Amino acid sequence: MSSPFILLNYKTYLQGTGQGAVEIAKACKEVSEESGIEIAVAPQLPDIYRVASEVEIPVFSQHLDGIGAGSFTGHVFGKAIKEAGAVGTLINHSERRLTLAEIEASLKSAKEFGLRTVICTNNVPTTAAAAALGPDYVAIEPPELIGSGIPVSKADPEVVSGSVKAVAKIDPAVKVLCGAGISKGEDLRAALDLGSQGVLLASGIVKAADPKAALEELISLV
Ligand SMILES: O=C[C@H](O)COP(=O)(O)O
Repeated sequence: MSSPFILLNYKTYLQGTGQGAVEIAKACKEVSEESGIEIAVAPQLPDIYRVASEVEIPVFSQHLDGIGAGSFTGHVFGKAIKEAGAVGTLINHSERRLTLAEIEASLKSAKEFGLRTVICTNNVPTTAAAAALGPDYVAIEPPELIGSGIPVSKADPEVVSGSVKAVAKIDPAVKVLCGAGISKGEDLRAALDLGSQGVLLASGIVKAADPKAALEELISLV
């Protein structure tokens, strides 16, 4: 099995805001170098440039709008994200839901600017629909488990394995991540054993007293 992909979403946690965003990225980079596992970070939009400038690590946006250059006040433009240093973006996170048409437009914009794409979903049917759009990754996250500390890979293994199966039928090139409540080595191990190719996680690392130690524990059973 190939090495997993770990994507750490900072959300708007205080610990991951401003200079904190850089410090957590440095911890991720160290653990990534020590382990050979790809770890990427998704700081808040205003922190993308600072993180990408100060730390050599893949940086993702937490959101992207499917708009072009022009009259779109308050929107997130793919070219701006790219030029800020992002290499990818989350699309349709549970805390930043989009309509199907908006997901498609956001994906198109991300592809236009060469950004890696992760479409977030909440169950097997939406995962199948997202896979049909052809992103690089889908990330299945049951909303009720997000931030709960209860890992999806243990509380709802069927939604992970069901997503893996559904995606394989639709487009085997699309990789599957899972997320919600993942924080321990055993949670990541269970996620990989269910067929996912990595995890999307947040609170267990960003809010940890020692994010580097938390990351080292997370990957301890890979
Ligand atoms: O983007 C990350 C997910 O919403 C998971 O969040 P969590 O690890 O805090 O449960």
